[in-house]
Amino acid sequence: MTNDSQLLSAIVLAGGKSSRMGQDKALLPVHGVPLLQRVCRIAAGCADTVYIVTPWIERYQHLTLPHCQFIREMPLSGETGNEPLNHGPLVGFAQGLVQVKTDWVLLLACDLPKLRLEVLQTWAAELDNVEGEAIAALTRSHQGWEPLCGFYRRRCLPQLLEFINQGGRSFQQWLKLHPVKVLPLPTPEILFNCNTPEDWALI
Ligand SMILES: Nc1nc2c(ncn2[C@@H]2O[C@H](COP(=O)(O)OP(=O)(O)OP(=O)(O)O)[C@@H](O)[C@H]2O)c(=O)[nH]1
Ligand SMILES: [Mg+2]
Repeated sequence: MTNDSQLLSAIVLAGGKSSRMGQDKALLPVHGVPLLQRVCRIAAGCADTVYIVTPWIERYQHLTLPHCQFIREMPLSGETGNEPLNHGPLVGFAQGLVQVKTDWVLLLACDLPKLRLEVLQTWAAELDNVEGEAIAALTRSHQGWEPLCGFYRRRCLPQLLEFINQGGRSFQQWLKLHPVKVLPLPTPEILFNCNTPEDWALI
């Protein structure tokens, strides 16, 4: 029998406004492949199940997404159901984490055109050695944690929901409250985010 706790799952967030890009980043072709499809393919290389959290599943259903399942993101109470939802990536992550069955989950933004499977695999191989108190294993820069390309323990869900229920929406503020393991970042370019038309032109 398979023990799910020994496997890894992934959550890919695809519910952002793409306001700086001016069009949906998830669908931008990079070397001919839509960005979301590219990130999901890499995620599926190290995770058994990839959950795509988005309020607009219909936009992405035509993509080739093996081992992926959609989770339809819902408005929080008090929010209108109008697209796009304004609650941000922390709430999207929480709605995905509710479905996760493995001890660790890899969280990824959909706008990481330079992501590399080998780096994720090297990190994933270290998860067994992360001290029990840590809720996450992430890289950090001078600006703080890199929350959207790293690993979280499923059991951080209650603390996360409590933070959100109290009005918290910031990954940085939430992560300050808990121990987090620092991951090495030998190749910082893998975290390059494609946020603007100028970023896209650079690829
Ligand atoms: N599911 C979900 N994902 C989100 C949400 N907000 C942002 N994201 C995702 O989080 C990642 C990083 O988002 P940003 O780079 O800040 O992008 P964005 O909000 O789409 O774009 P801007 O409007 O230009 O800030 C991307 O994968 C977004 O799709 C949200 O409310 N729900
Ligand atoms: Mg971004």
